[in-house]
Amino acid sequence: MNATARDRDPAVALTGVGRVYAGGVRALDDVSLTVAPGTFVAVTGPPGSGKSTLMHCAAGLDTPTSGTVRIGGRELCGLGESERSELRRERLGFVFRDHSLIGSLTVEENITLPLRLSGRGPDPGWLATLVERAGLADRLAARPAALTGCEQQRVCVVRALAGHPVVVFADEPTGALDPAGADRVLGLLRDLVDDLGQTVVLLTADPVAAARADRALVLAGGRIVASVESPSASGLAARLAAPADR
Ligand SMILES: Nc1ncnc2c1ncn2[C@@H]1O[C@H](COP(=O)(O)OP(=O)(O)OP(=O)(O)O)[C@@H](O)[C@H]1O
Repeated sequence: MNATARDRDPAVALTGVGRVYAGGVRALDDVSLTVAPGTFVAVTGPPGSGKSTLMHCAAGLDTPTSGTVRIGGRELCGLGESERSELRRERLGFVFRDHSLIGSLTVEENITLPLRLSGRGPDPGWLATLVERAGLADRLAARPAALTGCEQQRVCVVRALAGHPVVVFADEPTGALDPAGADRVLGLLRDLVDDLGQTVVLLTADPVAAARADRALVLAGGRIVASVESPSASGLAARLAAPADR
C-alpha cells in the first residue's frame, strides 16, 4: 500500500467487534467505530461498560471473539502474536492511569527507551517539539520521583508520541490526578491533535475528560449507545446517568 492510500485509511476501524470472556460475560457486543487520522475521540461509559475491553481489542492486546480490527488500514486479527507486538511497538502509543515510568532512568531516557528497544533512533526535532509542548524542557534530566503526578503523565504522553504512532490510546490518563493536573494533561492531548495532527482515543468514565474530545462514544453493556459530536460535560453526564434511554 502506498503512503497516499495509507493516509486515507482510518487510524482505527472496528467492525462488528464482540468479546465474550470465559464464563460467558459479553463485554463487547457488535461494536463498530472509526477514528479518522488527526482527531480526538473519547470512549466513555460507566464502570464495567466495556471501555478497557474495547481498548484491548482495538490495540491488539486482546483478540475479539468476532468482528475485525484495523489499525491504519492493517487488519489485526490475522496477525500472529509477534507481528501484533511489533505493530503495537511501532504504530501505537499508550498512556495509562499510572505512569509506568522507570525510576532509575531520567525523563529523557524514559521518553526514548521504547524507541531504543525497538532499534529505532529518536527523531530529535519531533522530540524537541513534543517536550516543549508538554512543558518539560527543563525536566529532561530529572528522575520521575522528582516530578509531580501531572508532569509524570505528561512524560508518558511524550513517550507515547515519540515514535510517530498512528494513534495513542489513553486509558484513564487523568484518573490519578487532581482537577488542575487532569486539565493540563487533557489540554496537552487536545493541543497535540489540533496543532500537530496527532490521533488520540481517550477511554474514560469522566464526562469532563470526555468532553475535551471531538466526538464521544458512549458505551453501555458493551454496546455503543450514543455518538456525540462536540460533546459537553453536562450532556455526557446526563447520558451516562441513563445511557440506554437516549
Ligand atoms: N478477564 C475477564 N474475564 C471475565 N470478565 C471480564 C474480564 N475483564 C472484564 N470482564 C467483564 O467485562 C465487562 C467489561 O469490563 P471492562 O473492564 O472492559 O469495562 P470498563 O468500562 O473498562 O470498566 P472499568 O471502568 O471498571 O475499568 C465487565 O462486566 C467486566 O466484569
